[in-house]
Amino acid sequence: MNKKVAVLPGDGIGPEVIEETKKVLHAIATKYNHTFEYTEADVGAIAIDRHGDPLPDSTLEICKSSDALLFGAIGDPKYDNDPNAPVRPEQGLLKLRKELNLFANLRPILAFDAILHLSPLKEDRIKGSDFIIYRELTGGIYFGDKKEDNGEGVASDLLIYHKEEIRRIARLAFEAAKKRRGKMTLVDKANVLASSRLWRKEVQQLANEYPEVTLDFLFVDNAAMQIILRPSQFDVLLTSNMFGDIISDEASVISGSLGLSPSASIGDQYAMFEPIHGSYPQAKGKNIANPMATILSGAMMLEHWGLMNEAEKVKEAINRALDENIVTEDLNPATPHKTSEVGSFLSEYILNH
Ligand SMILES: NC(=O)c1ccc[n+]([C@@H]2O[C@H](COP(=O)([O-])OP(=O)(O)OC[C@H]3O[C@@H](n4cnc5c(N)ncnc54)[C@H](O)[C@@H]3O)[C@@H](O)[C@H]2O)c1
Ligand SMILES: CC(C)[C@H](C(=O)O)[C@@H](O)C(=O)O
Ligand SMILES: [Mg+2]
Repeated sequence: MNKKVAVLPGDGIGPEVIEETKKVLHAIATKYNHTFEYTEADVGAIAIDRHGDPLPDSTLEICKSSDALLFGAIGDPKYDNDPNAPVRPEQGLLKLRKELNLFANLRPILAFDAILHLSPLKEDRIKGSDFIIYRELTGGIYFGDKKEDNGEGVASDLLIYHKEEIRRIARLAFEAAKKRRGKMTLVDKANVLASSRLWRKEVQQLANEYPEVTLDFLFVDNAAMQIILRPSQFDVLLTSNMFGDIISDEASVISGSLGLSPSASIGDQYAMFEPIHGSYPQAKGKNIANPMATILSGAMMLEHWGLMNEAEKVKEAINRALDENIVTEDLNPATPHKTSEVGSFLSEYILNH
């Protein structure tokens, strides 16, 4: 198979985790006789520095002419600490999602057997946890009209959803639940928010078309607790943009590290694969960040192309690395391996098994 990939390393640890992902994909390409062609482009703080724009047109063009996008991370403390910055790295990522209409963000959460004991949560609580969050990605409070503070101490963000935005991702989530364990939980705040009540109405209506899926509802505050208390109860969680952002970082604790949580951002035409973590600026250039979230995002890209054996091989390699403790310091502070060592171990494993 011949595929063109737009690679957007971004900021902070982005370039390092992308490098290891390319190493692993190269091993897959060699072993299974594929050609993956990469075109790199700037996004985020580095794109502001180089082009004065967090998502230059040239980057968007490269993305639109590729078969998929592989994204590292964006963000830099110089913007995080300056609320008055006129342009921000995050705008690059948000514009990319919007321009490519990547409305569904799939965030799988898995408790890996080999490292159950490393989680701050009790082993018997997290064992067997395997769920996926369907996070709406191009609507809601992220994209509603904003009013910045004009010096009078007032600012606002509009939270707005249209029923079509709810229905298109809900369908994908119902389809996923059908193929999985047949359970879907809508996470919302329908006891307070009108937009959440629209979510309930639309999702309840759609549920009639999926009799094999059991639908239930959780308020987001309760969901935040249940995810930690009894994560194995969940199969598919469907939620809006901001709730999905928050509960997915929380849920990554079940896997053992934010550095282990991948995602796929899907639209009608394009697909982007991105870890759920950020640019972890404290680790930039130190070769200590966990590359597995990005590598597993790469595996989701392979699945997206129907390369199931190849994706399975990447996951097998990850499981072997976890078994053998070939992991970075987030998972093994006492005797950590470097980012590049983890990538090399995985690619060697793939080539030899
Ligand atoms: N998709 C993205 O590009 C994305 C996502 C989240 C945050 N951000 C941006 O990243 C910057 C930093 O934000 P933050 O500190 O809140 O979130 P972050 O995800 O960068 O890091 C939070 C913490 O998670 C851990 N962590 C994250 N990635 C890791 C990895 N690969 N390996 C090991 N540990 C890892 C570290 O302990 C880190 O301190 C901000 O500018 C923010 O806007 C970008
Ligand atoms: C950087 C930020 C805009 C982004 C989001 O909130 O979607 C990030 O936190 C994520 O989870 O991908
Ligand atoms: Mg986030």
